[in-house]
Amino acid sequence: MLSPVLEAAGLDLPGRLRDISFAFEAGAAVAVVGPNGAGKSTLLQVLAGLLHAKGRIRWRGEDLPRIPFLERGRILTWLGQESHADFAYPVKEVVAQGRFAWGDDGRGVEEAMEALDIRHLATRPITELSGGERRRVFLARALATGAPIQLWDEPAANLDVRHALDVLRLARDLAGSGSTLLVTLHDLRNAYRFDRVLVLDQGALVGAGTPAEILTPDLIARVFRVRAEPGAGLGLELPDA
Ligand SMILES: Nc1ncnc2c1ncn2[C@@H]1O[C@H](COP(=O)(O)OP(=O)(O)OP(=O)(O)O)[C@@H](O)[C@H]1O
Repeated sequence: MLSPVLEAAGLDLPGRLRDISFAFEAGAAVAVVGPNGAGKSTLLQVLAGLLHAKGRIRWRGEDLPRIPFLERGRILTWLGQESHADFAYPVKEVVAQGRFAWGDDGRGVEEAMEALDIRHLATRPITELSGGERRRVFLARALATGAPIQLWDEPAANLDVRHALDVLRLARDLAGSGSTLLVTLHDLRNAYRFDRVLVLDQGALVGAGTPAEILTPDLIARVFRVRAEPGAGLGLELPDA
């Protein structure tokens, strides 16, 4: 078995997370699912070092919170759930902020804008974009970091169906090149595009494994209070998939 690069042990934050442990290897694409208030955003914020919780987080065996700030900025990036922008920076500058931990070297900025289909917006002030366009700018900034741990909180929120599928494919491609991704999702059907799924409920981890193992009708009924009907609904794919 491959050795884990990202390990969490006993993460605990009163009222928000209860004794969460997991370990993922390089190249794992992980969907984090659960009902509203289950703790998904909290978990990503704790991993990103934005919230302090009891327990340990390790990156390649080292205590992640003890790694100096700039070095950590090269290891992980976090995309928050909100896409609000306070300042009217041009889009390209916002994407380039992703290179802060690398001395603002500008590497990968064009490629990230291409991957998120925002090149045509490069000179527009971010405050004058639509919600979905802003989302893609912030995703491009996360991508531009080149960080091997990508923590994305509802990346596809506000995105049209084509751009949402692009983002899910991007997640797969990043995992294919060795990044480890934790991505929160609400549409359980999209969880099947990931290697692994973590199911949170009321702050606790109630399922961890492959989507096929974990997302059983029984678990879905218990956690989400809906009936799962395999094969039902509209299957959407990119045209070349
Ligand atoms: N700033 C905060 N201070 C205290 N408690 C909070 C704060 N933000 C969220 N919570 C609580 O922590 C718990 C987990 O919230 P969290 O935002 O992590 O859930 P989530 O699974 O991401 O939900 P959603 O699907 O609605 O985004 C909830 O009970 C919530 O009320």
